[in-house]
Amino acid sequence: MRIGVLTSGGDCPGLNAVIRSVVHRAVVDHGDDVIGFHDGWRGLLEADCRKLDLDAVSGVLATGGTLLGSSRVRPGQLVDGVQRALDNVATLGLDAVIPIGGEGTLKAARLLSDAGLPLVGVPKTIDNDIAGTDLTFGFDTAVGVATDALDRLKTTAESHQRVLVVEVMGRHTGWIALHAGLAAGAHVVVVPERPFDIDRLTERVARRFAAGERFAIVVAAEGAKPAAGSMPFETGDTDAYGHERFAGVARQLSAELERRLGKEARPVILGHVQRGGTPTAYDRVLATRFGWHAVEAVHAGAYGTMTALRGTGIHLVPLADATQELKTVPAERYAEADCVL
Ligand SMILES: Nc1ncnc2c1ncn2[C@@H]1O[C@H](COP(=O)(O)OP(=O)(O)OP(=O)(O)O)[C@@H](O)[C@H]1O
Ligand SMILES: O=P(O)(O)OC[C@H]1O[C@](O)(CO)[C@@H](O)[C@@H]1O
Ligand SMILES: [Mg+2]
Repeated sequence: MRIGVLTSGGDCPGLNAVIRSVVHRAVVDHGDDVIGFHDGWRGLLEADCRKLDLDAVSGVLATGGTLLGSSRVRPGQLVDGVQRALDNVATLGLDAVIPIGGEGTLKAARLLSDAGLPLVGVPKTIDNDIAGTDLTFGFDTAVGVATDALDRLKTTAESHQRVLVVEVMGRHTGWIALHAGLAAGAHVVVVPERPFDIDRLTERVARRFAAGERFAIVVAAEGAKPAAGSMPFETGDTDAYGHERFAGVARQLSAELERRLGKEARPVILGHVQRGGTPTAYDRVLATRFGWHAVEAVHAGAYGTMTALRGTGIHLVPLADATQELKTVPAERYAEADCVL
């Protein structure tokens, strides 16, 4: 067979491990050709690609980023380009495509699949917000980076008796904030799923100082917002790709806490450091397993699906199910964390 592969949306640690696994399973075990498209959907729309052999994926297992490049393409451009994508796949003689991406990429994959493109998706994102899979690769690495940062921030916060408000990624969901907050023993975690009550949050931090503690760490997912009307809060506009531009929850929350508590507060934005660098062993293993199963799904003709972790097994789920809604942090997961925060 001839199989195309691409990485689309924000990068995350483990993308190269998937590409490597696809090439090994397809080329070595099945005798297939693998064609890598450059910069995600852009490469497919412009037939910008190269053949991937074993040399191309040698030494990439532990590397961050994506050897194929990634990009965002305006959804309208992709919708208009469906026929071009189908034509390019036919001209290149491809039997199937394996797009590796987040929920946007998988929505685009569903669109192309419905239009007749044979494909099997692989879910990626540090945000861990894709429905249908227990976990996405990249999440474990991002949580590790954020936890390490929080551990470090505790010591400087304590030295200066400060409140540090640490903003982690998580545009729609608070998985990174919750897990890193739990792992590092943060004192408050705010997530997009639950608008926060600024009075309760302030009281909680004030109680800590009143009890003789010398610092506080608040973890905020970038998409977290206060309950409507409870404090002044700027929101951003929308970018060319339809994503909200954030106005900075850490900046605004730390200013409000400083004003209310009379304690020094500082915002810390971890940003893209959470997406860079070498994947953890867990993410390398999950990514490698996803790649293997994606190739098997292509050979089985199981198109219009996505690889997914369920328990410890890898399964295929219909793209239609995986793209219906995001996997948000359920109230009970937040409740479990609440007593130790
Ligand atoms: N609703 C949609 N319809 C068609 N194409 C879409 C849609 N949503 C996203 N896409 C395409 O998929 C690309 C990747 O989507 P997006 O930018 O949301 O990243 P992602 O795959 O969700 O990864 P992440 O959000 O984790 O960075 C977009 O740039 C766009 O080309
Ligand atoms: O790299 P960009 O385009 O700024 O995107 C950032 C977004 O991508 C993600 O890292 C992954 O979805 C989000 O957590 C974040 O909001
Ligand atoms: Mg997205």
